[in-house]
Amino acid sequence: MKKVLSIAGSDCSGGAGIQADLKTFAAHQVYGMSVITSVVAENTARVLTYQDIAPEIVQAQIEAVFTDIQPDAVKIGMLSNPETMKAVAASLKKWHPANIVLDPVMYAKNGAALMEAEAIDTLITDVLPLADVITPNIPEAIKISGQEISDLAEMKTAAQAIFASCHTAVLIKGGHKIGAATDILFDGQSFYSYSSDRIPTTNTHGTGCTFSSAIAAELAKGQSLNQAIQQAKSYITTAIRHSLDIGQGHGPTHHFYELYQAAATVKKGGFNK
Ligand SMILES: Nc1ncnc2c1ncn2[C@@H]1O[C@H](COP(=O)(O)OP(=O)(O)OP(=O)(O)O)[C@@H](O)[C@H]1O
Ligand SMILES: Cc1ncc(CO)c(N)n1
Repeated sequence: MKKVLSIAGSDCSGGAGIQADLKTFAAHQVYGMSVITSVVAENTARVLTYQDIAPEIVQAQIEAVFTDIQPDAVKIGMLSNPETMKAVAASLKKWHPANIVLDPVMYAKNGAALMEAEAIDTLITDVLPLADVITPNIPEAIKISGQEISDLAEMKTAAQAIFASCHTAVLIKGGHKIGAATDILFDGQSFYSYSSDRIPTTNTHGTGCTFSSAIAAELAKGQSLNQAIQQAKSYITTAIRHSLDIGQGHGPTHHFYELYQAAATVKKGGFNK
């Protein structure tokens, strides 16, 4: 069985963070592991507060995993401060795992900050270059690139600018745009786009976590980056279509092995180079 590690924050309401990641791994039938970076008191509507795990405990968790089990892929989510970022970066350099998917989490769906604003420089210089692909949403891509993004052409320009600074493939997610849900990948040479109709729902808590974990699970299974994103796009679209009306804010995505099977057989009509 393929093994996938998530290094991320905990969402006690179960829709995002480590909880979404482990549910996604289970649906993909890969063995999931978790290193917790921060404990977030949040729900579908708001973030109350969070406490970061001490960097040495983050590193010790990574050490515990890697001295025993070699992951086939690693998903990285919430890293709220420069010290946590440096600790994770040092561990990645020590163990150099394959297939690192990094979701540069900065805000929850309701706009609450999950990363300190001053940490952006450390994120760009110390962490992003270590990933195989990064998956910013539009507000995160604006912060990383320093460019405005209001349409597909600007998503492409921003992806090029981010690639130029970290030499990592960049997948900018269009979930925050109006119109079709179109994501753009720039791998340093070519652009690829992954598109689905926008599903009319506000139940989109944890969509980014689910998507990046699905990409990591597919990479662990040996798919190319492009294939992994195609499969993961089908999975997240299906998981949003079946999202749950739970809680008073943005309800969570749904995870089921049956969804994975349904997504895996969806015709790959939305993909074009
Ligand atoms: N309403 C929607 N209908 C269809 N696809 C969507 C919708 N909202 C988001 N997506 C897709 O879900 C994936 C995740 O993108 P999104 O921009 O929502 O991530 P995110 O903002 O990082 O999520 P979060 O921070 O809540 O975890 C992308 O493939 C995006 O296109
Ligand atoms: C712990 C955590 N990670 C990521 C997100 C982004 O959705 C969230 N809301 N909570």
